Amino acid sequence: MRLDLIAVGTKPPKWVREGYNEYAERLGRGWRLSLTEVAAARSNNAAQVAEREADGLLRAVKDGVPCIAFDERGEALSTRQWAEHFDIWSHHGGRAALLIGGAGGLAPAVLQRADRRWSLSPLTLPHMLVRVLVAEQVYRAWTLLSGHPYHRG
Ligand SMILES: C[S@@+](CC[C@H](N)C(=O)[O-])C[C@H]1O[C@@H](n2cnc3c(N)ncnc32)[C@H](O)[C@@H]1O
Repeated sequence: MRLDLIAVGTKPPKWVREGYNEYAERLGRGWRLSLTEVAAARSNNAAQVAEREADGLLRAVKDGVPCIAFDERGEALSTRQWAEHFDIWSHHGGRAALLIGGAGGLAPAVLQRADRRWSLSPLTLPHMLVRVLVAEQVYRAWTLLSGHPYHRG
């Protein structure tokens, strides 16, 4: 299973790089989480920022690949539900894209392209922290599907 994490922001702080790598590198048995960083746009207008970043995000999504947009207003799924989706996609194409916006959020064009919107909580989280949380949940989902003892739920 290949998961393309496509995220706004090209200069993550050290703790984010380390946290992300910690989980991405633990994946095994044919699973890969690969990160594509999209440059953050600058403007005082949040909608304009999101629209400028949309092009870069959408260009990085491969055609025909299931696409999940992370959005605080999205569906709140359990880790087991994440794992069930990954399991289905791993048997149908073996690839999915996971999108994280920047300070201005995700533009309507990105949300329209997305097949699903997933929330991590109703809280607005900093986008760099979301990267680490997504990597941990992908790893947790993998452990669940592989019977690894990391996930005890
Ligand atoms: C600082 S947030 C953007 C907040 C923006 N004002 C909005 O309304 O979406 C940056 C990005 O992190 C992700 N994000 C932040 N909180 C989230 C949450 N609770 N669940 C899922 N994704 C979240 C989203 O991809 C969002 O575009």
